[in-house]
Amino acid sequence: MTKKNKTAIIRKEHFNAAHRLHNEHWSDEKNKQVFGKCNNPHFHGHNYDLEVRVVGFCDQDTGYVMDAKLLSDLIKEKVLNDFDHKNLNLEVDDFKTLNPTAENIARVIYERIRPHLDEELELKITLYETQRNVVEYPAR
Ligand SMILES: Nc1nc2c(c(=O)[nH]1)N=C([C@H](O)[C@H](O)COP(=O)(O)OP(=O)(O)OP(=O)(O)O)CN2
Ligand SMILES: [Zn+2]
Repeated sequence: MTKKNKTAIIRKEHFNAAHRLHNEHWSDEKNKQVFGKCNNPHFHGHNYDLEVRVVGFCDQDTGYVMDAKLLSDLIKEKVLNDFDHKNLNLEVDDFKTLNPTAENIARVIYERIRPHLDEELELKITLYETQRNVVEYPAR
């Protein structure tokens, strides 16, 4: 078999979380104007769908880019255990001073996973905040 192209392995996961979009440097009025219903002081929730995409060459011995079970365990340990059924603003340190937009959540997920992958593997995070609002990090 020739080893010409890289292969992508994609692990799909899911978590529920509450959040509030808010900029503490702005007035209540401006926050309401910019973030609308997402600025609700009582928070609101989403059913987030997550895709973690790892790209690399298949190992000749295993036929794996990486073991999907190891990837699943990594996502659980580094992301889902902290995010699932949590209030992101109040319970996750990353968002104490960072607005938990879909863009920022995707970047935080990337930064939590990246250090634990082999350097030659590429990583991309796709986060579905709603069925119609999707972000990718990094965008390439
Ligand atoms: N660039 C971004 N824009 C918005 C974000 C975000 O994270 N990044 N987030 C929100 C709100 O948190 C929320 O996601 C908005 O929900 P909603 O407007 O209800 O989204 P739907 O896709 O379900 O809405 P429809 O209007 O029914 O399509 C807002 N913007
Ligand atoms: Zn929201």
